[in-house]
Amino acid sequence: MANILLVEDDTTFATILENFLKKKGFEVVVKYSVKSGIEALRNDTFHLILLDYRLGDGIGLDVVDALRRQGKVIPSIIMTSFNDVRTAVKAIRQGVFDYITKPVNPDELLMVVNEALEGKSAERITTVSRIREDNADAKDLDFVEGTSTAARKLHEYIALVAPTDMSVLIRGESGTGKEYVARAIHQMSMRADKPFVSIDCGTLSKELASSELFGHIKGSFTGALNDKTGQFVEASGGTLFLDEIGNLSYDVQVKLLRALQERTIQPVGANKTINVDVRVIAATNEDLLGSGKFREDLYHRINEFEIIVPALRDRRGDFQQFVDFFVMKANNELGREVNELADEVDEIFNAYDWPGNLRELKNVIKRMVLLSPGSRAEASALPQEMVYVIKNPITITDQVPSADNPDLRLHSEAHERKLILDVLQKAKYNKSKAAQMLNIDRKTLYNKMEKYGIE
Ligand SMILES: Nc1ncnc2c1ncn2[C@@H]1O[C@H](COP(=O)(O)OP(=O)(O)OP(=O)(O)O)[C@@H](O)[C@H]1O
Repeated sequence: MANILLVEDDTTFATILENFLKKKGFEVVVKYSVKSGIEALRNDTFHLILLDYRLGDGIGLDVVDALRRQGKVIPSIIMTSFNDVRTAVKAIRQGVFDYITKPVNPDELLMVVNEALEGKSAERITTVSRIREDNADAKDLDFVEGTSTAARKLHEYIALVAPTDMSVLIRGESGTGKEYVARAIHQMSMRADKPFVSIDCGTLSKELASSELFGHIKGSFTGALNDKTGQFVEASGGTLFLDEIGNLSYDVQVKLLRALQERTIQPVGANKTINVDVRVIAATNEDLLGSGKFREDLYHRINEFEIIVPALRDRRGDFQQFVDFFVMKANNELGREVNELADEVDEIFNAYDWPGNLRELKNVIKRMVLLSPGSRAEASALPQEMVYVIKNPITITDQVPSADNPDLRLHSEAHERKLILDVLQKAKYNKSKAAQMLNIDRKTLYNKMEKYGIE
């Protein structure tokens, strides 16, 4: 029976979840803080972690970080408010399996929990994944190319750079499809019949990154019980995809630069070097040079050719194709027959700006299809707050006063919302403390948070 660690500081909600999951046959251990969650991980074995995003003493990702430092791989699911979707989508790259938005829908929760336990999602739960052309899963190959100007340019660049041996840096917001682009380049290259090895640098611990990339010799450090082949050697003749490359430590960056310049690597603890023939494709969603943590020489070495993957909001011409594709996929996976979207769903989809890009669209559609037993999907199957955001656009955006937009009431509401958000952040989301700082009572704060769509 699967053992689930639930970390949630809202005690009532935690109890509801605990009872629901127990009823579905899971064993559940509940912890109410980051600290006690980490402690539980040290003392017990879990198959899955269910984390609230904002906790009293930190955020859910702190638990994921601690897990990584312990060298453990356990799928984790983040439960997040709608306002934090962008961060949650990013979290997938930090080792999180998936996210669901609050208020949590029981069917959706069960679906995501089961997928995580079966390791079934399209997202990866391990640091490294490999595909070879001959055993590539069909799902890796079907995708939407798009016909918008941005999509055409993207595919033009892919086709241009694929047959060369240039290092490529793929940039783009989280969830835009950077890994898809990397795979497409590999598949169109001369290396297509050799391995494509994908490493998520965001999930590599600082201590183990060198050994993961370059391998190690038995006994070279505590825990090195056997010789290990690094991913550079695994990718021999093929392509190594370094996702979230900005997360590599300075030491590892030095070694990587050497590997790229000299085409040799040195496993940790070895005194000999090994020749390697690997094409490196890297991806990032941050400004590497601006971050001040990335070596400029390495930056230029990995950036022989740059591809920018457009945000979903900048390729609206492809939107309908993506919707149809994800609906079809979700129908197949969930045994549903949705073939029509209510007008309201279309309106909401069109008005929303999709900060989590394709990953968010795919998730929202999967949830919608799951909650639509018939052939038509209604807006009620969308996350409540998404509907709210679209229907109340003015109160939730931070408007700057101007002569063109002189509605004083709206301005003061927008400022009030911003102030509440700032104070909540300062108070680390402790609502009693925030209410005190704002000099209002808790109930008033709750009412205002509800009014402004703040969770
Ligand atoms: N062209 C496409 N057609 C269909 N689905 C796609 C396409 N591109 C991406 N996806 C889907 O969108 C999701 C996000 O894609 P991917 O993981 O490649 O994004 P990413 O930019 O690498 O994300 P991150 O910045 O978090 O690393 C995946 O679930 C993938 O299945």
